[in-house]
Amino acid sequence: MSNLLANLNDQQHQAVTLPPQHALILAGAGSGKTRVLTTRIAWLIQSGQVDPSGILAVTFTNKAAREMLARLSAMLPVSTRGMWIGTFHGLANRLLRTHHRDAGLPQLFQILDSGDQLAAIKRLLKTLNVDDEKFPPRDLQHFINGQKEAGNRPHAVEAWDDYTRQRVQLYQEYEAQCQREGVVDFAELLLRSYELLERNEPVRRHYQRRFRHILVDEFQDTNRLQYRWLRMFADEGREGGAAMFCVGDDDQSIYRFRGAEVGNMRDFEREFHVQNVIRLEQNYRSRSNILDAANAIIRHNTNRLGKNLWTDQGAGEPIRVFEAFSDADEARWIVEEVQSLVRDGGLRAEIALLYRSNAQSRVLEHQLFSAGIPYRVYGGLRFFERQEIKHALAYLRLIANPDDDTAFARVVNFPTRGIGARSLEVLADAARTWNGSLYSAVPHLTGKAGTSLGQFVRLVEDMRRDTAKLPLPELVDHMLDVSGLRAHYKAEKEGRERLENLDELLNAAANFVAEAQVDEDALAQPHALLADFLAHASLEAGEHQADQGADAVQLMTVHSAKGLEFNVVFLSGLEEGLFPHENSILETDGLEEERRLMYVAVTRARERLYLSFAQSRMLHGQTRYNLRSRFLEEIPEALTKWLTPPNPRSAAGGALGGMGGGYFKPSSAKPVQRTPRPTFAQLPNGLRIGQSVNHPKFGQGVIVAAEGSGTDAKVQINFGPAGVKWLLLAVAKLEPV
Ligand SMILES: Nc1ncnc2c1ncn2[C@@H]1O[C@H](COP(=O)(O)OP(=O)(O)OP(=O)(O)O)[C@@H](O)[C@H]1O
Ligand SMILES: [Mg+2]
Repeated sequence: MSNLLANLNDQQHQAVTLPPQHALILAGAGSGKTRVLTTRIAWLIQSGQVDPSGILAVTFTNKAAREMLARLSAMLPVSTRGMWIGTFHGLANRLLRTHHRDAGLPQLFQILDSGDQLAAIKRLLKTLNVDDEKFPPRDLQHFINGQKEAGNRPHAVEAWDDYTRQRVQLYQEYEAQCQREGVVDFAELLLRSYELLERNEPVRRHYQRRFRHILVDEFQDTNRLQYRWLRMFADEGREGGAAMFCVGDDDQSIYRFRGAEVGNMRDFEREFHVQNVIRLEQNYRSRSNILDAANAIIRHNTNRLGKNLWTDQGAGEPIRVFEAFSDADEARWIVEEVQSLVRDGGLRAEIALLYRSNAQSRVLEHQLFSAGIPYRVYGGLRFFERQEIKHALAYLRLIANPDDDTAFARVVNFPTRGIGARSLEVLADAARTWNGSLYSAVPHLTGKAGTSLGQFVRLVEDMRRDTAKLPLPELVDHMLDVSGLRAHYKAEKEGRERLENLDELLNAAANFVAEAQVDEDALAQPHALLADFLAHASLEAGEHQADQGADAVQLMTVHSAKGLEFNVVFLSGLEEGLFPHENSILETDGLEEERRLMYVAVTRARERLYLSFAQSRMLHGQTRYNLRSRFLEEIPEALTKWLTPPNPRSAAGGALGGMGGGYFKPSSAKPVQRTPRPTFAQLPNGLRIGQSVNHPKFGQGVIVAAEGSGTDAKVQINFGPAGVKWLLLAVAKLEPV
């Protein structure tokens, strides 16, 4: 046991070994909150105070849950299987699967991710003949989720005006549709499991007796419903209920827009009469230059509980700042730096490229791809959200539950089977008349629509029958063939990558079976296992990427980097309007949230931090000319080193007192002179991007980019094994092939 506690500082030690009472650990980034939480679980078990099955722990991502389990397995000689460790959604899903009947759900209920939910809402509006200009589907989605997160069913929503009343009506219709189809959206997972516990006393008592310790990471980002959900498990804090151990950092609260409330921390302290509030102040993650920058930034916020972090790790390197001409230029520079870091022996997986919005990843991906550097994107390009994967999942969902109308509508005519919009309208009418799912309404149709739809129904029925005894990966494989998806993408010109992704889905299924440690019973019920796999796919969307484990550069938004750490962090796009985001700039609360986000970003780095911005950027099809972010000005200049000469014109606010001035002093770094590189549309000599060329020394390659003009014209060529090179057109002897 001493082993477990050996490397903790005094405050950490105190937190880990607190008696079984409610506690709040309030501490800044990198101070060991997550480590304390994990160690406490191990300590509680090892000291015999609780059985693994008495532990309920909530993490922010599935990845974090997996890491926590792996760490616990390493720390403990006992099996960790009885513990419930996961995200709110993951745990709610587990609860509903176990008690689906009590929760009023089919055993194989499916989960709608946010894209599915939007599609379901659009379909609903269409069925009801509602004008989607008056009720934009996205607004409605936001409204419905907001109500659910506030714990409100339609009858409980207070509607003072007609418009709201109509929205509430649509909310009700939407619920009925979901119920008919046996599907639940993300917010529903939580609300439904909350109501299950609230209404079903035996179930509630069972879990209240079972879980003795409830531990919550990233507590500052829980929303109201999540807090109430936790409170229910803890028997509202009554004597004899579970001990709640919450760790959080008010400075890292970054989900206000999704209804998270820092106020939960205060309420928790009050409602649970928390006696143990522990602060951790030593940071073990970052060098002091990085930490000081983070502290300096967050000090500009007024609304804070206040704490200070220190480290004894030494100053480390200065923070590197780079000004680029364009987003492409910025991405190119980042990739060059990454290459040199890797050449010097750095691990790619220890390098993170962070950005404020998903849309920024494209240009980074393009440069990484051209340079042949393996990378992995979290969020953004989501594996489980790609078109071909969604199609395949829709077939799988129909196998599990043919009444799933969202899945039905997605693939009934994909690959094309000559089923037109008109037939589908007739079908939707019939479904309404017979008050059933689309699938169940097909036998009521006659004529041409009846025939073609009848064939589709038979296809699904055959699939259901033929896969009833197949192991999951074989089931997926069978579906890919019989549905015609494989043949469809094989015939498609650009279909290769999609085919590879479909194969990756097979791998994902095989991994799922292996990792989930599925027991014999489950293996004997392939369709139930399939439902678990589909739930996993919905919950993992946005986190999981193919080829886990490979050494790849990590790309993600700042939001999804929360809780993680890397040796090297690049934070790009530090421009006014982008970061801080234009939607938040005008209100104080919004700006403070952006600043917390900036604080999260900076504190992800251990050893080295790069900050960059571009004078011009293509975003959403427009070129924007931005000033550099005010957050850059909030970092004391002594902590930074400019790689490009500071440019007064790009400073935020221009005349803002004094800020730019300091940057004019010659930096100790050798400034890199960069000339503007306008890209041009046309290359001379009939060359074009994508063209294959021959080079006398490097062999055959493909042109991936071009810039400059006249004698300065350069092209970037991917020579495969010989690497990616920039060559001057005037000098390189290139032969088109
Ligand atoms: N006492 C300690 N001795 C050595 N390393 C430690 C100690 N405490 C924490 N660390 C290390 O410091 C790093 C940060 O810890 P951890 O991720 O738990 O911090 P955190 O407070 O959860 O951060 P965040 O707010 O970003 O989630 C980890 O690499 C962790 O292993
Ligand atoms: Mg943490």
